[in-house]
Amino acid sequence: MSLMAKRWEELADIKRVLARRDWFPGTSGNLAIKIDDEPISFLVTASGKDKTKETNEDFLLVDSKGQPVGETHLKPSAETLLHVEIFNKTNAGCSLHVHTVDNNVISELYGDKGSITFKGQEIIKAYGLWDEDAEFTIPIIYNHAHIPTLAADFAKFVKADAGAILIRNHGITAWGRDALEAKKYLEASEFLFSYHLKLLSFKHVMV
Ligand SMILES: CSCCC(=O)C(=O)COP(=O)(O)O
Ligand SMILES: [Zn+2]
Repeated sequence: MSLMAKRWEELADIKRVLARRDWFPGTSGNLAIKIDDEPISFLVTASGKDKTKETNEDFLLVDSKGQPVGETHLKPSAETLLHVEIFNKTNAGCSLHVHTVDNNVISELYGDKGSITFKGQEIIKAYGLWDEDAEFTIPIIYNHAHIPTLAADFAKFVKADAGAILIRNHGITAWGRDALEAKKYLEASEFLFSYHLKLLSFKHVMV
């Protein structure tokens, strides 16, 4: 099996799992996986499609600027430039973007602060943080409609080979050195968002 076919399958597997969780409402979300380093190329989801459906036109190959490689009628994700920043600035191999109600609510609650920090939770180990007092901070950026502006803002917080960034009232992008790590970062973040919101709602009822 070619590297491209292997990576296609990896991304398709993730897409299938996330779709079963309803993490692609209303055609939202986009996924990317690196194919080559020099020059950079990666597979990205085609724009505007129902990501719960599986077809052989789900992904297309793009270059380091997010432009399609070769002739295609497919359009790369409207948010390809965010994945471009990740692959150009780090050694990440996979980048995942989803819209969930939980990540949108958290981004609105903490948007003015510019970030949310989690600590004292076992699942923080999913971020590779094993100390008892470890903290994980997720930046929250403004949802610029102009994607190059959004990507430039986003890029300021892309500093490591794995990470996560919330876009206010939009969604989360999580990335990692490979598909497993990106998925782990995404799932840990969504777990923490859900836990945090549930805790807040119980506290509200109890006081
Ligand atoms: C209906 S969602 C609006 C666009 C978006 O935020 C998204 O994640 C999906 O865009 P794409 O071009 O990747 O389909
Ligand atoms: Zn989006």
